[in-house]
Amino acid sequence: MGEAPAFFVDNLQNGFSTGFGLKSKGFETFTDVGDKTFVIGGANCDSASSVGIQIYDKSTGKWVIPTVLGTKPKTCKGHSAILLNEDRIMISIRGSTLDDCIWFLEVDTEYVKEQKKDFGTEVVAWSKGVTGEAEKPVVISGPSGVGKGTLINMLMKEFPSMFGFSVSHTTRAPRGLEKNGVHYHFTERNVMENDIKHGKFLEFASVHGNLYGTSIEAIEAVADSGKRCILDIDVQGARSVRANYLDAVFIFICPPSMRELEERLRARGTETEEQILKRLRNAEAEIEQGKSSGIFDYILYNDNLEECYENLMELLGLGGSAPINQKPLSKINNKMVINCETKEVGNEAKNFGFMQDHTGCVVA
Ligand SMILES: Nc1nc2c(ncn2[C@@H]2O[C@H](COP(=O)(O)OP(=O)(O)O)[C@@H](O)[C@H]2O)c(=O)[nH]1
Ligand SMILES: Nc1ncnc2c1ncn2[C@@H]1O[C@H](COP(=O)(O)OP(=O)(O)O)[C@@H](O)[C@H]1O
Repeated sequence: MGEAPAFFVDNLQNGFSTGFGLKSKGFETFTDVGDKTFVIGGANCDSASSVGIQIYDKSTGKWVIPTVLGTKPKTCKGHSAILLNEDRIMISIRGSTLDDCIWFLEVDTEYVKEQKKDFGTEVVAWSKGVTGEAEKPVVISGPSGVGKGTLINMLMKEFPSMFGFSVSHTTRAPRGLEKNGVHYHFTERNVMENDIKHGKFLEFASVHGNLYGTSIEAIEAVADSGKRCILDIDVQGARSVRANYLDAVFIFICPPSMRELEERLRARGTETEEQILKRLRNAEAEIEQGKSSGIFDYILYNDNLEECYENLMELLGLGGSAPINQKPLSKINNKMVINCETKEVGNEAKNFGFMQDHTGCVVA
């Protein structure tokens, strides 16, 4: 991996004027990538909300403001920048907390190149340096309707260049807005069975009467893009992955109650009554296995969505509102159990943290 030093901000105390007439405060770094100079910092400093980016194109002599994807670092009281691999810039933010000081700005990665085509503009993408189990793939399981897809979408939206979704194969029919190749590879059962026979799948399982599986190609596609892989698979699939292959972070998402799960499934409106009943029947066994098996490292209760998302980010080393060790959690059967309470619910058990059910697991 090649490295090239960029300017350090403090060398620019007297400031300069950009093509947009923005007066520098000396908080910028300038990093050359090919014909372009990426000026990071400065422009948005007055708003104190995010670090600004401008690009000087030496071939045209023009300044460009790019489309900026991903969540940006908030502070800009000085940083340093180092070009990595000729396609991303590592930013080290001065005066930030340990889990908020390293960021990456993708400027010419495959992801950014694709996005440039879609947007028709210059594009850069932020991602946050992570701590802890940073590179491990993330396996997310939980009963139908618990919010797995919602949480994964939130992650992918906030960290577009960091996570890549492992697109599974399934024999179930597509739902309204689902796209082939994006949400699933929708496939015929005989084709999938044949591919399974030929060793093309890392794992597969029959779930709610349909076949689902993770192809080796799906995992490789994410790995090739240099992103962290997220798998949304059922408990059986998680068990196979744990047993056979991946050193991953295994997270089980639990509903606050069966009644709430049923309400979410019905409100989603994507299943027939018969399918809903089947999913609810299966949910009980899935929850039992999720909580009691040795598969999962973490059980995350998805009661309040925002809190659950914060906790998920925390688990993945992406920050969040408060360190996980300050949250209501307990360790049971070697699993961290994290409760994401609905604030407006005032029942006693919730206010006082946890109750244990007969399996020794936490119930909300
Ligand atoms: N084993 C396995 N399970 C999968 C795979 N893809 C999806 N699933 C699981 O299949 C179940 C049904 O998924 P889906 O039909 O999308 O319904 P939903 O859970 O209600 O959104 C969920 O538990 C998914 O986690 C896969 O590749 N392998
Ligand atoms: N914490 C939550 N509170 C209320 N509704 C939620 C919450 N999390 C998800 N939902 C909703 O529940 C429904 C099912 O979520 P979804 O992500 O499709 O579940 P899954 O992928 O696990 O089947 C969706 O309509 C979603 O908007």
